[in-house]
Amino acid sequence: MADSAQAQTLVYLVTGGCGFLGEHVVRMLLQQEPRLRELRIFDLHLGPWLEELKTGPVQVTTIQGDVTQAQEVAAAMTGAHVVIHTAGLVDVFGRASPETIHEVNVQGTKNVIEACVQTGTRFLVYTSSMEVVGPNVKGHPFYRGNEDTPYEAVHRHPYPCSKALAEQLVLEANGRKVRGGLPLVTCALRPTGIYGEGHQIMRDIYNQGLRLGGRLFRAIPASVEHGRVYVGNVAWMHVLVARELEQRAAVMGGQVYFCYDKSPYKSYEDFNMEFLGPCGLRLVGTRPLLPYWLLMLLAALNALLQWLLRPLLLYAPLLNPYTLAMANTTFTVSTNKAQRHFGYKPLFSWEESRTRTIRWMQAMDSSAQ
Ligand SMILES: NC(=O)C1=CN([C@@H]2O[C@H](COP(=O)(O)OP(=O)(O)OC[C@H]3O[C@@H](n4cnc5c(N)ncnc54)[C@H](O)[C@@H]3O)[C@@H](O)[C@H]2O)C=CC1
Ligand SMILES: C[C@H](CCCC(C)(C)O)[C@H]1CC[C@H]2[C@@H]3[C@H](O)CC4=CC(=O)CC[C@]4(C)[C@H]3CC[C@]12C
Repeated sequence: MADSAQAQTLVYLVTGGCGFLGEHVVRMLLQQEPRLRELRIFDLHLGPWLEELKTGPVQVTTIQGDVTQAQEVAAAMTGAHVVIHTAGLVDVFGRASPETIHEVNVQGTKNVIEACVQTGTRFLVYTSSMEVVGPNVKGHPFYRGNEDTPYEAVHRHPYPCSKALAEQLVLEANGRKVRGGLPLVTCALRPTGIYGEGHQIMRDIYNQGLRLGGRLFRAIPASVEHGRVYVGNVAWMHVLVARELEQRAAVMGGQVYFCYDKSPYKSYEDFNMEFLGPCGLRLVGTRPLLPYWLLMLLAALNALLQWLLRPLLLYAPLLNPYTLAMANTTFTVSTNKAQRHFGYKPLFSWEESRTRTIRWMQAMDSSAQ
């Protein structure tokens, strides 16, 4: 707990505060950061749930804005002590153009950095992604690796390329002088695949299972491990980093940290079944039902259809060559860097993370009926 002299003095800004992760960061800050005086939530689309936050002891300010607009970002940041930059365009399905992804993820991040310098905001926490590392275009496995594990990080897809560039900008900005002459302290967090309450892809897969009569068909070998982390723990890590950056600037400034917890190592599909199973879905097959070459063909066909149909409609199925490669390449993390550098321990056990996610899915299901 903060001492009373420091109580309720800080102004935080969360970009993308209405997104899947952003909402958890916002709620976690309100619960776990006693020094908070004002919380600014900056997002392209503001959610109605924000209203309920405005009755608490912390001043909650909602700002509808666009990170690609430098002046909007600077205006929102004036007087903020800390910025947690989670806003981003998360698209691996071809919904947005590569230019738009770059504009939001890279230019948006540049705008946040420049706004820090201009306004004197000294602490910047950036939500990066495991995708900055891999899986790479060659499909090399990354098995229980840490932040120092050598890996050939080569990307072609616009999303990982944009996240890698943005992360680099954030790390290079560490130490720059901000208004008032003090140095900027930056840090990047790299979540693996996030799951939990509000996860849209989990919803999509659940609905797909319902359409298939309560079944999903195994496409990926169970031996391919895919790293996952609970959204509450990712949010907690952001809150802790933001809190510790000032005291531990020399250790944490310019560093990257994978986001991890005790979620088990499993394939993407087996992991999802931890939640979809209790909601009544079944994963058919102990081995993939279709050979990999056929899946690749279907994925390529989807990509072709997307391109052909683009003038008429947006066709963006879950399966495309990139998502297939992602799901079919082992990428798991085993590290304790966050614990060593700033004392991180997951706030939610695996059992709790699982229960919370199942409860959310079941509630979603019953409200749909
Ligand atoms: N979902 C996942 O598994 C992972 C996500 N991440 C990163 O975490 C961050 C949050 O991702 P999610 O919560 O999953 O995505 P999301 O799409 O739910 O949230 C992103 C938020 O950013 C906002 N946003 C988008 N463009 C904006 C703009 N131009 N100006 C202002 N706000 C804008 C959106 O309105 C949305 O509320 C992203 O930076 C993403 O790259 C990293 C690793 C894994
Ligand atoms: C949608 C994919 C699963 C498709 C299964 C198939 C091929 C059988 O239809 C998802 C598999 C891996 C996911 C990605 C991964 O968890 C890492 C990510 C990190 C991010 O920063 C953003 C999200 C994502 C790219 C995530 C997206 C869905 C998958 C590709």
